[in-house]
Amino acid sequence: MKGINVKSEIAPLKKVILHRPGRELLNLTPAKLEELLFDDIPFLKVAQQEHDAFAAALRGEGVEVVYLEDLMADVIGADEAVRDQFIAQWTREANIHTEMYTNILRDYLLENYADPKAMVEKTMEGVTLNELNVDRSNALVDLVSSATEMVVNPMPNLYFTRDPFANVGNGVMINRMYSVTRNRETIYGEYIYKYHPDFVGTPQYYSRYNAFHIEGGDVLNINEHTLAIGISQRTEPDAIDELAKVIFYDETSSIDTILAFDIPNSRAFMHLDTVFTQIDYDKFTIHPGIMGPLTVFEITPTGNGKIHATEIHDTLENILTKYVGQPVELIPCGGGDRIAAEREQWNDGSNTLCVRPGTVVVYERNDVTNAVLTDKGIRIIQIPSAELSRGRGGPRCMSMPAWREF
Ligand SMILES: NC(=O)NCCC[C@H](N)C(=O)O
Repeated sequence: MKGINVKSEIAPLKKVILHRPGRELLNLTPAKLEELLFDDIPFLKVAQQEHDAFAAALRGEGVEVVYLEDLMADVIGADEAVRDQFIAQWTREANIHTEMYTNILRDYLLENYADPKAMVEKTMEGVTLNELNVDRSNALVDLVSSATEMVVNPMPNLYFTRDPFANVGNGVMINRMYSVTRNRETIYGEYIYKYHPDFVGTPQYYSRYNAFHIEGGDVLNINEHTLAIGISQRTEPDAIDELAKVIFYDETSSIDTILAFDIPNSRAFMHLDTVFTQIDYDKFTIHPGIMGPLTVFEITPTGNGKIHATEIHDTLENILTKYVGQPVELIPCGGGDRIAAEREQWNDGSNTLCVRPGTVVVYERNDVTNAVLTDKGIRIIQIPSAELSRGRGGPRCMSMPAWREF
């Protein structure tokens, strides 16, 4: 299956991009957790088992699972010039600015990671000073650094493939991320959509070189005409304006309305999909904590590349009912109990991945919310989540649909 087709949050999922957590998690240390956006250090072996269970659950539902690391390995394995260009960019964006270290890192990768997939995984894992075997008296900075210092930081958030790029309709947004650590992840998206035979030629509606940040966890495909986008810790309203001016007027896109949800700016609610996901034609999960302060805006095209934005003064149910085309029900995370809601939202109880209308993948640990979903007639596919959840993202965050049947 080539190309992109994502015009819904719930239509049968046919193909998805995942990343199996790898050795990048072994370079997380307590001192780096905040900078690298983790709250704890996952046990890699178990995180991988849980992730494999996630992939197996998706395959069991007829979904083709492809891995970001394999796609990227295809790209750099097919063309040495592209590989070398990637290594140079990866080095530059890892904040390596001296010619000496640029050369040392390039030689290190080329000499030790001849296999393209091993090289891709190494770029995700990060590099310590003592791996490089440099003469530390060649530079003052090396002499004063610890041998275990990371010369290149790991990218531990890569298993949240939802965020660095976002497939919309038949196109893609390559995002500019809020944080330095996650912005490096978007390099893989840039190369895959530019060079991979399954994705080359995909129209691009947002560039990682734009000035404003926007992340895929904030982008929900309500239908072929409507996107819901969070204004959040991770997504600036200016980025939504920029996207609107492109996507409304690109002939490959049918999007003509963006609903911007202004959610509270907090770590717990970092993206719209941490508090709100669609699970059936007429059902959404929602964290009750956002209901009070939620303001929704509508953005539409007015011609000549211009847009119009206006606040919608109505309840969330009424707004969704209008755009979904039928009355909707909002199912509260934690079943409405405040403590259960806060605990389970923290572990992504509202962050479900819909594989077809009424069937969702959820974290097993959120038993209060899961029981409520089952009561409402939703079929839940539970996956283990003791370690994966330490990265603060659930099944929707861990997946980027490439194809949904329409
Ligand atoms: N869509 C999502 O909410 N993704 C989860 C991202 C978690 C990651 N640790 C982050 O802070 O970016």
